[in-house]
Amino acid sequence: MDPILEKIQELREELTGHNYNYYVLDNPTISDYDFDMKLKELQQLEARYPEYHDPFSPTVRVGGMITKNFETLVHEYRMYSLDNSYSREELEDWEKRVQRILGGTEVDFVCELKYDGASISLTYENGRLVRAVTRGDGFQGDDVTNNVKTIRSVPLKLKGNYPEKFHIRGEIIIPLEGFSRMNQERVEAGEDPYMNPRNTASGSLKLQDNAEVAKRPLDCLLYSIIGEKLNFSTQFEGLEKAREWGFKVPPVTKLCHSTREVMDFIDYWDIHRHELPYETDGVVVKVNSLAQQDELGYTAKAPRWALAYKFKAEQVSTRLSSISYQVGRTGAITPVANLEPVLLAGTTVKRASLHNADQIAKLDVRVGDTVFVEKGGEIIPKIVQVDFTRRQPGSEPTVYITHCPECSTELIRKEGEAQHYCPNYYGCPPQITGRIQHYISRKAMDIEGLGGETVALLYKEGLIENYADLYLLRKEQVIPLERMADKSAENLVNGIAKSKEIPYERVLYALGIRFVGETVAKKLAKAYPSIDTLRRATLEELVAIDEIGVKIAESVVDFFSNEDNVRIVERLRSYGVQMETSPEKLLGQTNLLKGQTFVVSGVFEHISRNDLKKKIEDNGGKVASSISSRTAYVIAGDNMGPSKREKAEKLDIPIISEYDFMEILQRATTGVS
Ligand SMILES: NC(=O)c1ccc[n+]([C@@H]2O[C@H](COP(=O)([O-])OP(=O)(O)OC[C@H]3O[C@@H](n4cnc5c(N)ncnc54)[C@H](O)[C@@H]3O)[C@@H](O)[C@H]2O)c1
Ligand SMILES: [Zn+2]
Repeated sequence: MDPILEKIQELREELTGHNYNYYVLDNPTISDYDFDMKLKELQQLEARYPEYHDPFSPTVRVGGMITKNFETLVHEYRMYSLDNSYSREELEDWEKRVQRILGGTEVDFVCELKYDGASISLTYENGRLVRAVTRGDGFQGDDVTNNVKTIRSVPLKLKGNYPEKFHIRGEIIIPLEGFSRMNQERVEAGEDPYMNPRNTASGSLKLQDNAEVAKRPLDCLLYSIIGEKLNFSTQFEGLEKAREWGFKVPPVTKLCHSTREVMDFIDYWDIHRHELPYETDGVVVKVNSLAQQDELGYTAKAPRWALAYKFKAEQVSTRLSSISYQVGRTGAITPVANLEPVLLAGTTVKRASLHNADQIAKLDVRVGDTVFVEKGGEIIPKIVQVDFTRRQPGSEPTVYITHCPECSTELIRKEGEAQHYCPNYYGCPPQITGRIQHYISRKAMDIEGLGGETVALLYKEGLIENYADLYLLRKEQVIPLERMADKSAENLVNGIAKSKEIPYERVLYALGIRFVGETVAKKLAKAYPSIDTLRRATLEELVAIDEIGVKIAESVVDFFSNEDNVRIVERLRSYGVQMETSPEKLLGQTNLLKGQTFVVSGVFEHISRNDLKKKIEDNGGKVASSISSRTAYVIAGDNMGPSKREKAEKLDIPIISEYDFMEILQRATTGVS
């Protein structure tokens, strides 16, 4: 094969893989800059060798995809990407080209910030939000209307003088403050923090449970209106109108009459963007006149009337003074780079993440090295490169630790995992205290009067070694501790006693079984309403539960195959901690809908979708997201998607209203009692 074609195909394949990681998994593995450079390389090759043109190349297609978890809707107007550039010369070339195509008439530009989130298209009819669809592949996207309705800055009803029907496009983001609050809560609950606001915003939009979406601090910033019969003729006016109708349009936009002004805008925001409450990754320059935009039109992937000037992630160099190793509550080891403090993107940076042993080896980073630190998408800065020109002679390669820094046990590394682990589950101090801290945390046993520091202190004083020991604590033992008084000791002991009322599903989460987060714990408790039945469950049985994968199932089996764990669970039970779903709770539930699968679609008048789903599940039924021949009923509210309706009709599945459903339930209940 022609080596050029081989190279082209290699790049296409690689970029397609990155698109998948970025848009579908929300988990990119290379930086945006590296991605953009590879894309540019492919663009240049394709331009030089037009015989290898391919309509499916990542250069001519919007990178996103539709998922199968939502209804797919076709965009009335295509959603494009933007051409981007990191260089001012290219920006100037673009401006010249635009002026040339427009035959030398005067051109005004609008500068906007490029908000870093997930694209969304909202449709309004008669002033009401009727649809919210993701960009998807540009032609069609996911119907995420119910999720978007939970975002407070998205108006459900407009004010002022708006067109009868239009689409407005924008970006769903998570502001920095909300993001860090959310991560703080996760860390307190013993969960891994999210990597960056962009991927978290995009992932949140794709959640199935809109009650969960409502808890996320999402925001929506809008930037363009599309439709027929619009009552304005420029982009800048459009932004002003959108504000009047009630949309959140950031105030940082500027109408520029010259290239000079565009450059000034970029210069200013390249520095000051770190003062904004949300992340931006560049400036979007657009031709202001809509008539001129029409004249310029689109390429296969992007408008010719706009260009994104992207900021390069800020980099600084500093010295690596040491590497330390942290041990988490599950025993995972995380290497951390301690740096000479340096100012980066508006904050002082002292530490950077090094991820794992492979990363250290790949960078060949050594103590004493001068390193380049970057704040990319991630909130914790990372070391991107060593400045080898400044390496001190005689420096030694970093040797990864072989033993736990806290308990000296030899570390293990499981096949296929990047992280090293300390296997000393019961003897390693940070694992012991970490587990107890998780047990008492708010989303777990929520023990009032007891905090993380006190746990560490109680452990240090030899009063507790595991969470079961908490229930043996007496007031007199606690009073002598530092900063403890009679009252606080009493609160602590009472708080612990009160935790015996915490329901079984939360106890299950509190146990701290690896990979068993809140949601998984609920699922397990539902499938196995007592710890005894769960303990006897086999790997195959566990995997058969909806959304329980092999990794989780293995971890549950592992947990109960350890005798120490079983002993502690038995002790908890003997102290009165809930080890099964309480009978009162079961009473409120029935098995009336057992064996029946429901699909819930649309918006309901008297019950929220989630309450409806809960009612189904509480009565033994199952809820599925898509219609199949196994669906018993489709419960339809307002705005049920047309394709869902069509499918139900084709498969002859009864479509019922919320009232019909209640009646079925009532009839069945009275029939039984
Ligand atoms: N790291 C990776 O693995 C990876 C993979 C795929 C894509 N990416 C990144 O994503 C980029 C491609 O994504 P893309 O197609 O969404 O392009 P883009 O993010 O570069 O630009 C297009 C998007 O910008 C958004 N936008 C924000 N503010 C805007 C404004 N004021 N006006 C208009 N649009 C605005 C829109 O949602 C639009 O869809 C790549 O260039 C790369 O940087 C990275
Ligand atoms: Zn250890």
